[in-house]
Amino acid sequence: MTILEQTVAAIRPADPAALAAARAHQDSLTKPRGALGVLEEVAVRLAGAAAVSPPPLPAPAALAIFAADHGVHAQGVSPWPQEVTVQMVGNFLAGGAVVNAFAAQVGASVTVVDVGVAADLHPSPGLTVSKVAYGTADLSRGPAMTAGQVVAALEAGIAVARELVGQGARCLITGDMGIANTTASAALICAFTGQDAAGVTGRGTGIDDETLTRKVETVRRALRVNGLDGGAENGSADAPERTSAASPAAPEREQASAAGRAVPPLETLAAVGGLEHAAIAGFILGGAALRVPVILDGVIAGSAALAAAALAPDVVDHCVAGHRSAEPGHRAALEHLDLRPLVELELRLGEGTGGLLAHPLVCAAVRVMHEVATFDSAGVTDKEA
Ligand SMILES: O=C(O)c1ccc[n+]([C@@H]2O[C@H](COP(=O)([O-])O)[C@@H](O)[C@H]2O)c1
Ligand SMILES: Cc1cc2nc[nH]c2cc1C
Repeated sequence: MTILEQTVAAIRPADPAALAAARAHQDSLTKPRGALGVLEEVAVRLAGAAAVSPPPLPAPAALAIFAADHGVHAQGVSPWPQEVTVQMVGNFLAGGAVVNAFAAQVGASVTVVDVGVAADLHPSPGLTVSKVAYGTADLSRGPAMTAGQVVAALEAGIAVARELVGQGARCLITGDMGIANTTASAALICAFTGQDAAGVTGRGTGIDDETLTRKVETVRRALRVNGLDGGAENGSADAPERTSAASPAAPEREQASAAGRAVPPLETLAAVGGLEHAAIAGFILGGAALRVPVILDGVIAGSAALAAAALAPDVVDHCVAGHRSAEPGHRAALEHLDLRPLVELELRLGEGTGGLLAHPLVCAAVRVMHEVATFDSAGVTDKEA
């Protein structure tokens, strides 16, 4: 079996006995039942994922920022030059980005992973170089990645999850950096949820109306040329010949999308994803396989999680949606995954910033299970006693 196959095979759904024990434990604690609202569900969810109640405290936390470039940048879908990707990687490594401030605030480690930056990076503490390619091909003209590249990027993400858990991390947080990656995210969300491009394509780092119109058209064209638009124009003049590049070697489960179409996960990821999307999908799968919870960041993580869930539906039981970003496709992705975001602050930065802000909430939810007295132990009268 390949590493990807082993990882997918190791992922288990939430454990029903642990879920039931966690719910019963919540109800025995000295608070009115349900008084901690969504936090009670978070703690119960982590118990199910860990298959034990109470679940382990999700600390220490490790954030991995997967960085890559995108051929679709050539379509003018982002106001920022592509070199900002490598420049921001330098900023992360120097400790000067927002993500570094937030990681320091919550005590998380930061690892930067080059899976596809279009420049050479020099070895540096905190940098893992797992470069699969110098950026993707333009997804609006054909498949963004080959089958080999998508599997290599997925396995790079799995390796990072294994490494961080091996070093003691008990919670993984996703991060991303890639100029133009909200275009790939929108295309993935359309492909996996069946939503229309206009509803899920947003302003990313901040684009004007004219650029947004072009971005929506670019997403539509990407779906059409890659045969992911429901089939109406498959085989039309602008559809490239399907080569092995778009026919992944690894076995995959075909998923019925919201539109009722069959959506093969690896082929879809290869067609319209980015190298960081594939690596983040692998990172999520890798954490879930080790029963370590994964806090998802913004729209890039949300779209990567759709791919991970298409490969291994039970992976969602191991995920917590850290926040919901301002990018409209993020709502569609989270609804499709049936995940409720913990924080909603109109963030649209990426890097892992929203995931980091959610980490103390997840820790607090679990700490309650370990430290709060029960009605019995504290001698407090239960209303139903
Ligand atoms: O996390 C999000 O939801 C999010 C929303 C908008 C932008 N971003 C970040 O901005 C970059 C992509 O934006 P763009 O406009 O170049 O597609 C990339 O580095 C992302 O981390 C991230
Ligand atoms: C400056 C800058 C910082 C970022 N961090 C994540 N995506 C980003 C995009 C830009 C443009």
